Amino acid sequence: MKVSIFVPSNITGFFSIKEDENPLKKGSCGAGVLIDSGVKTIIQTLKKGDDENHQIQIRINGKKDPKNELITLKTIEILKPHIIKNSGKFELKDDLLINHEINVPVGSGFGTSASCSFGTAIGLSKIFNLNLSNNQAGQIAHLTEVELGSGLGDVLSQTSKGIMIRTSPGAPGIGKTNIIRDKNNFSDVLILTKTFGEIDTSSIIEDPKMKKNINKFGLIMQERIINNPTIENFMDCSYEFAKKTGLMNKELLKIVNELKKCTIGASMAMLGNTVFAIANKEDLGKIQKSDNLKAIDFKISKIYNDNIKID
Ligand SMILES: Nc1ncnc2c1ncn2[C@@H]1O[C@H](COP(=O)(O)OP(=O)(O)OP(=O)(O)O)[C@@H](O)[C@H]1O
Ligand SMILES: CC(C)(CO)[C@@H](O)C(=O)[O-]
Repeated sequence: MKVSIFVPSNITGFFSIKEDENPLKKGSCGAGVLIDSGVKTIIQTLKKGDDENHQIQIRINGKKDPKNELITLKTIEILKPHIIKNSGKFELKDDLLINHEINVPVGSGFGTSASCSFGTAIGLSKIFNLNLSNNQAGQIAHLTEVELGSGLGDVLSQTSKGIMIRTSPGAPGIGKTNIIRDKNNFSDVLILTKTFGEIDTSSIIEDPKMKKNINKFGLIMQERIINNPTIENFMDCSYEFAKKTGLMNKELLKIVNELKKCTIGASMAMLGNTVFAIANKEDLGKIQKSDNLKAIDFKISKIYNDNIKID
């Protein structure tokens, strides 16, 4: 059996942290954009001799990568009781190969930990005939993120589309999102990204001083975007949040300030040393003419306005 799940990357522009004793209700509000790059998780059963003990093999882009197996292993751990409840035991009749094809930088603000966990939960639900809905699988992924400190609102965002505002926190089926509308569904805008390094999400969202600062400015931007839900205001709020929280370093700020001159808006992807900008196609020519930008090899993506793809 083989199942493939594509979960888009979520780039959060600004956020505020919502603590709750119930991890399904813990999460973040804020706003972000889904892009057509992300993670395709492929899970397949591999026949081996009946007398051999079966195992789960995890790969990142086809390679063994112990540093980045934690997200998948934690997802399986959280899913296991559901499998046992459904079939009386957790038994592998064949080897399971879980391969995450990741086409964005890991640990750099693209929500890849959420994409990997969400794809694993959906895929294993099918392999073990759990018949989980996407929201139920998303709750498994959300619990994984919250337990590992690798994210708060990415999974909820990934159940939405395009550019979305997280209006209430929590796992899918509990948290709520509103989509920022555009007459063309933003089909004619592009997302430019460039990563200069990782930020360990947990080191930021679990730091009391950082949390206080994030919530101070995240709540101000939340009110602003709800009062004026436009693509331009999303980028303006993201920029002001990244600057006022002190999360954006001088290197990123210099590039972002240049990008702002020739695009709809630019800021820092939360949480990674990554710049992101939303641009019209004709803005690419202006970037190529900018002495400070023309040498930067931006990755160009489109806004993702579809559901998670399951084949
Ligand atoms: N399969 C995986 N995908 C992404 N991150 C992983 C994975 N496995 C382990 N990690 C590690 O988990 C930590 C959390 O990743 P992190 O959440 O910071 O990255 P991200 O999800 O890509 O970005 P962000 O959550 O900031 O948007 C990182 O140190 C990363 O290397
Ligand atoms: C906390 C966070 C910014 C880390 O990527 C993200 O999980 C989010 O938007 O909640």
